[in-house]
Amino acid sequence: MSRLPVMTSKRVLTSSSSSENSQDMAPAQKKIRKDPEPVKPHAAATIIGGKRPPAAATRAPISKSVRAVGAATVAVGPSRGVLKPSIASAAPKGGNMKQTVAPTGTKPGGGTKRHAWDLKGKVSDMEGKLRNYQTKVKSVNEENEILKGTMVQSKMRVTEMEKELKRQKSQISEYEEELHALSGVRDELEKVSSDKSTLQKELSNLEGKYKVMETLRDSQETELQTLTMKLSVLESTLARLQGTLRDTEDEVRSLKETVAEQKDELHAGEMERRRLHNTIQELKASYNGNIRVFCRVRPLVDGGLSKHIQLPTNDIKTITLAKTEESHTGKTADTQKNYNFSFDRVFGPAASQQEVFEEISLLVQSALDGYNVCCFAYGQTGSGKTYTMEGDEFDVTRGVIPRAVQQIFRAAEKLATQGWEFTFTASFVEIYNETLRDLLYTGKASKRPEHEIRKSANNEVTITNLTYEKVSNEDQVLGLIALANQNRSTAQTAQNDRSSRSHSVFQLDIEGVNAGRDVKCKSTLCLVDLAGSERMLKSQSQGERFKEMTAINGSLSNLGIVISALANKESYVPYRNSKLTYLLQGCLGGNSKTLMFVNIAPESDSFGETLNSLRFASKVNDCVIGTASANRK
Ligand SMILES: Nc1ncnc2c1ncn2[C@@H]1O[C@H](COP(=O)(O)OP(=O)(O)OP(=O)(O)O)[C@@H](O)[C@H]1O
Repeated sequence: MSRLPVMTSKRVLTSSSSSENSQDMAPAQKKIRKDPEPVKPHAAATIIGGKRPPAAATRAPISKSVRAVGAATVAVGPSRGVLKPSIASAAPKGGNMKQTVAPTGTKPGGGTKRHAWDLKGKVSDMEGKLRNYQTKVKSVNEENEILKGTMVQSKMRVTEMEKELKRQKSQISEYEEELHALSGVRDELEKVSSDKSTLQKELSNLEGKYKVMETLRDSQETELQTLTMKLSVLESTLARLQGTLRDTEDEVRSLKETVAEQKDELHAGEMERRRLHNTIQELKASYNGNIRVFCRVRPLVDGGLSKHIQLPTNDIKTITLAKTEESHTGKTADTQKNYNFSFDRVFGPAASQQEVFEEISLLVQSALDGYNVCCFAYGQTGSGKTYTMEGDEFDVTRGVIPRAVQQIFRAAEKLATQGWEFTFTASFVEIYNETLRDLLYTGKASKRPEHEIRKSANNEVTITNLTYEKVSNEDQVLGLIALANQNRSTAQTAQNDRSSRSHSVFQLDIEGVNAGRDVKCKSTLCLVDLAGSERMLKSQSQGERFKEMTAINGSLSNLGIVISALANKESYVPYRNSKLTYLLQGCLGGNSKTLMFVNIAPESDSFGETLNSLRFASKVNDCVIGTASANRK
């Protein structure tokens, strides 16, 4: 028996409908005989035999005998409408729907081959087949109905499943939201757990610190107890000290009163000292009025003393110039002529700068006490005027000016403790050929101003355009002296030893105030290095040199005239005859203390000049100008 191929329900329906056309049946039958192999499930939709039968074959008429031939069994599968082939004799399986078509007449199919002439048999076979197919169609239709029902059910189920899916989707989205929220919560929790571990660490740290603090607190409590004890001890000490302080305050009060009294006494003592100091000055100059004259002899270059100068060892105030005059006839012995001079003090060549200054330091002190003080050096060129007034850079050989400045500032410092406050103004001027030149000028040489001497209503002498420098210590003044020397050397040339031919005048204006005592004082310390006093024969002087000498001699002789006029108390004193006397007017008048150095060169060839200098100094020494009074208010 040949097996029937499996067909899909659709294909079965098509076959069924086409089975109405008997032409289709023959080829199908042929095919079944040729290829009895079963069709695999995946090929269910294909036509049995794989190929469509030719049109001619399908148009063959269907006889009754065909209908009766070949009963076939068709088993219809329950799932997804696929029909499964089965053998009629096979036992039914599971819930599968099964229908068996029994053969009619002869043996159906390829089992018995009919003779060509057996058309009836063949028709009978075909009819059998047809019946078979009709049954099959019926069962397929039934199955189709079942499948339709199944499909409706399936559709409903799909709809339900879609609904379910939708519901589940929404649930999923809810879950997702919930999950998202939960992941946020998880993050929070993770954070909290990490924070927690940090907090725990911190907590353990704090616990450690707390323990340390506890220990510290304990030790501080102990310390506090100790301090409290100490405090109570200190309080009792304080109470005792307060008592002592009260006693000390009383003592201080009484000491202050004593100090005030002593200050008064000191001030009175200072005033008395000034008075006595002045009295001593006047007594020292009692023979000669206020102008004191010191003579100083410069040493010879080799350090010895020339024979024509005699300085008695037992008298520090006299000097003798001895001149041996040879006999013109030769019959008489040589005669020696002595010229004796006496001054306030004569310093020999061995006298040190310090020794010289000690003699004038009292005079310098007077400047701080409110007296005008003038000190000038007179003498021929090279006799030691500059050495005496300025000295040189070494401490021991410093001259009058730096030593006076030092004394003034030191004394001012001491007086400051008694309430005195001083201001100092320095100026340095040169008089050359009757022309004034500012030695503290620092501007351009081309712009150097001209100067004039002016006298104010209260008889104060000032110089126009001059540098008046406020100074407050010794170093500042020394700086100004250095500047002045620089200015002088700039003006000097090889042919013109200008410093020898000019007067240089250093002035320190001093103003003192004792506010507590309502006392003021004002004075000027004037230190002058005069030009060389040597006289030259008119015939030997020419040109510029003659002009210089005329100017120098004019001003020096005028200095003598002024001093003489002051000594003679003449109504008219010709101060204005020279720039020098006009400038020194305040220091030469009655209200000043004046000291003149007459410097002597010891060389024998300077005898004439020395004699002239000593004569001039002697004239000055003879002047009694009057008693100076302090400029105090
Ligand atoms: N007492 C002294 N002891 C040692 N050396 C002195 C003394 N006096 C002056 N001299 C020296 O003699 C020289 C001339 O002195 P100084 O320049 O002071 O004379 P001067 O009179 O000022 O001269 P000029 O009028 O030319 O300025 C200098 O070298 C100086 O150092």
